[in-house]
Amino acid sequence: MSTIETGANVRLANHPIARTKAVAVSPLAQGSLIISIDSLATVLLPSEKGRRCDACHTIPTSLRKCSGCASFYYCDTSCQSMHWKTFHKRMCKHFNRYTTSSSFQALAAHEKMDALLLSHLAVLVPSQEVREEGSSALAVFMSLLPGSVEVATPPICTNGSPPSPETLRFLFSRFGNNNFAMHSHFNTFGHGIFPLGSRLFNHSCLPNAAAKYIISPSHPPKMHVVALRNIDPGEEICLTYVDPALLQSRQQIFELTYGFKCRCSSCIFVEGLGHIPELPSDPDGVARVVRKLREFVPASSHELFSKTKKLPDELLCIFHESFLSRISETFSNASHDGPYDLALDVGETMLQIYQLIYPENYPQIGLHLLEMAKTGWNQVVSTGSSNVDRPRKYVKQARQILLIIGAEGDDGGPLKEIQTLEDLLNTQ
Ligand SMILES: C[S@@+](CC[C@H](N)C(=O)[O-])C[C@H]1O[C@@H](n2cnc3c(N)ncnc32)[C@H](O)[C@@H]1O
Repeated sequence: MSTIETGANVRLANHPIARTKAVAVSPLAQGSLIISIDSLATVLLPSEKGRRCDACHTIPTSLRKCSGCASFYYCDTSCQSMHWKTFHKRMCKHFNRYTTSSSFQALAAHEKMDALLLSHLAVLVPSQEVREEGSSALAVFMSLLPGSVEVATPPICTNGSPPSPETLRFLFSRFGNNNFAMHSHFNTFGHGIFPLGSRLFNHSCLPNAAAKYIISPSHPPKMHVVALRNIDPGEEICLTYVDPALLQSRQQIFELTYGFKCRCSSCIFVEGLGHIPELPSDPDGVARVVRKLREFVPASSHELFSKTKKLPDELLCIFHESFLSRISETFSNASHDGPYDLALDVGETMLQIYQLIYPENYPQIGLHLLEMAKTGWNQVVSTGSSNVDRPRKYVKQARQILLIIGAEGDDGGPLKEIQTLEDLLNTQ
């Protein structure tokens, strides 16, 4: 544990169940960068191949194709040579035979991603031995906890001298509960191994930090972990491993994939609710629930889970996962094609639920506020109204929240959209 370099803001402390936890060394201000973490290996989703550089993952105006395999693309010679030296020279000649092999083709889409990532990791392993000491990214990866269930090791792309089957099994057993989906503007574009991120951060459904991905030409991607709120010295810093909105299914995911039972205040609260009914099917019943929810404001996840505010029985159904998916669908359809009144009404209900289930400043709340602002603007345009108070209110709140996590991935994105919308609103 002492050999792991954790940076200036974080130290590792013992955890009774999770082995260790990351704790803040000094006060960390909301929006501050807690730690910047190098990737060990990353691969693009098939849909992003040929669009992004396979080394740095930026989207350049043109890409150069590897003349050997014609399956890898780079923004320039510096990315190509960086990727060649680290990974590709040991894979290039065999890559097409590997991806067209029946054993690779038989894999499901997510298994193919794992197999490609494992192939990249395997070329980094220097010998048949498994080394767990030292502070290199590979040594940190070797020191990770294994997942709770053993999954058959997928075939890898090999140059003829692969690590032993035991070493491959050892590496692969750390995949399911440790690797990350990399995103740009909150949309996944690839999968990556960021060993220090895995070694440091435990899960909470009410995280005080979030990971974002930094991509820049000629550099391997990095993970930045940012404080979502002020964090006190000694406080554990957590990320969320799954969307906290998966209120019923998340506990099963933790147990099956990660091998733990989440005991955060949100999970204890949901467990204490007992049987959660579905939303009434009749429109009057739905209207009653929505009215009751409106009266429940202002309540936050913090007030609810710390039991400062009691949930009325009529609102139990809002903690049924199906409620949020039902109203999200209505919102998404109506916010694009109208009726905008309906979209804004349903969107308010969604916002309230987000505030009850997500922690303060969670990016999903900011993204939803931006969608509400755009819907409000569509309504102004479609009715010819000159009153822009509503979209102005939402866009301001969206900016406040999304500025905390800041820009991630490609240029543009939600912060740019906010600026464009604010410019439009200022012309009114
Ligand atoms: C990415 S690692 C987190 C770092 C880990 N604590 C370590 O010492 O390497 C994920 C593993 O940590 C443990 N873990 C993470 N969050 C937990 C939590 N909230 N409660 C219990 N165990 C947790 C589980 O074993 C999980 O598979």
